[in-house]
Amino acid sequence: MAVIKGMNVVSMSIKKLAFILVLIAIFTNIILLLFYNHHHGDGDDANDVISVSTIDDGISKIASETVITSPSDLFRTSKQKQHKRPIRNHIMTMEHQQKQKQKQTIPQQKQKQRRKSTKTSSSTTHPCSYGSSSSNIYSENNRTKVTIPIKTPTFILIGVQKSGTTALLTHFSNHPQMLQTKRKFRREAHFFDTSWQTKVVKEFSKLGLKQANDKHCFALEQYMKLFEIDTILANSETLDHTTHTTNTNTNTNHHDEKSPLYTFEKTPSYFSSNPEIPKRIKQIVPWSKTILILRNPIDRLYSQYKMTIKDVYNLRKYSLEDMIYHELKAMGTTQLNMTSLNENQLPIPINGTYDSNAILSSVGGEQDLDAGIPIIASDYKMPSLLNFQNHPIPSNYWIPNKQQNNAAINKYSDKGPLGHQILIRKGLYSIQLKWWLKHYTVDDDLLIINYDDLLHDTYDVYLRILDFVNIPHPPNKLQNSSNTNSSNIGDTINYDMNNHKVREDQRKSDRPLKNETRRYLSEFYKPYNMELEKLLGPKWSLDKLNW
Ligand SMILES: Nc1ncnc2c1ncn2[C@@H]1O[C@H](COP(=O)(O)OS(=O)(=O)O)[C@@H](OP(=O)(O)O)[C@H]1O
Repeated sequence: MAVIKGMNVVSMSIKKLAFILVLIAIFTNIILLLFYNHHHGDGDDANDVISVSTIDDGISKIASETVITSPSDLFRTSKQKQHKRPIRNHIMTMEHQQKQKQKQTIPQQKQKQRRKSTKTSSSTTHPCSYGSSSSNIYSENNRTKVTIPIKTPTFILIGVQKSGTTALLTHFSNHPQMLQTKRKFRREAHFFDTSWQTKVVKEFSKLGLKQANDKHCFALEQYMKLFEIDTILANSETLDHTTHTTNTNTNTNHHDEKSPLYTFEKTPSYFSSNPEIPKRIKQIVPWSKTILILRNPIDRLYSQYKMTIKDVYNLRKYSLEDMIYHELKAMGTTQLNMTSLNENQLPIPINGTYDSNAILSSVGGEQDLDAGIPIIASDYKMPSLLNFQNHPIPSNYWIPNKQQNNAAINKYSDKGPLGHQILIRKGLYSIQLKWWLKHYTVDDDLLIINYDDLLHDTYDVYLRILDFVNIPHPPNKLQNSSNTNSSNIGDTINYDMNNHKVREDQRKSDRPLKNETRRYLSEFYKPYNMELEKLLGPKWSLDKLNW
């Protein structure tokens, strides 16, 4: 009996011990879990989990399984992540180092402001899945797979037209780490304006793409065709981000296999041609930074006028005043047809509709029979804007809403009534800048440069842009190279690479800008220029700009 009793006591003790051990195990697990969460859940902003759209369930799966550290991670399924890990790790390390560096230099106040920003900045989620081969597949289940090197293009020069962008292109093209893209696109891609309207949208309907995300992925795939993706990807295997090794060969374009490649495109019309463009660019390539150069709108307009009459022989018969007059008048009549505005609401006299006889009787001149457009008298003086009640033109004059007359929009939004590109409306910077500021933040993903700085020291501005987009400086100040000849860059370069100066002789014109016209334009642009200061701060006040 005593033996049995003894055995019972031992078995009870073993049970108690086992119970205590289980309790200890559970407790230890809880402690470990808490410790893990503390270290992995409360990282800096870069490590916060990004919420992801549920439309692409593949992507959602990644989001639910993975802590996403950058938008580019969204391009990769877990399987592909394994496959590409070495490159990604490398790039991630660089991004992390850059972020750390930035954090040390950006004042805390600014960092806080950035965190608060609700804009679609570099933390934008991207709907496309990341493919593992360089052949892009448009899959039947409506999901695009694209292989893109992260941050292609590195930056986009968005405008303004006639602000020295070609001179800058010359510098960038000669940077030893800038990928030399195909000639057809080297100068201006026009992907987000012309190609979008004429090709990409048509493809959407041909392929039956209805979901916004499917359209974005398809557009990304098309856009990437403009860049030499294979070369960039191949290069990214060996890239050395940490040391920024650069080629010491100043003869340029003999790219050192070991240094990273960067890409860019310049399309100066992006800034002004359509309010949808900033949104498109942000959605398709959220990692790309944008560069804008602002030039006195009067000089910009005059420069464009000179280019227009040089490029289009038929337009030589029109004076600058003709072009301004007809552009404003066409806008007015278009708007008059659509709304019940009266003539005093536009800064040009309007006699009802666009009637060329009425124009001739009010401003003098002759009828151009070819085009059916009157040429105004050479001594015609632009009126004083003080006679007009509602200057400036309201911002919704740019593109009327979709229910209204589309034919008129097409005719007058992108093109002027004489068949050339619009001139005067391209200088309404404050209206256009507001479109961009909805999606971009100045000094974060949008750098704005004053044209006068570029004119004063082009090379210095070039280096500022390189810093902004995190591209290392070239080893030596570049000299005239074989790359600056017209077959490579195009024939409109007015830039002397040796002296880093605009060639004055090429800037002369047989059609000087009349003082009265400059006065009219100065009055015309004043309210918009004043708006700029409100948007960009005192650095851009009219006193300082001297516009
Ligand atoms: N380095 C430098 N700095 C400042 N400005 C320069 C420079 N090089 C050229 N230019 C002048 O820029 C005008 C042409 O601008 P873009 O090249 O942007 O024209 S375009 O939009 O690509 O057609 C054109 O202006 P205008 O001479 O007033 O017509 C060029 O002379």
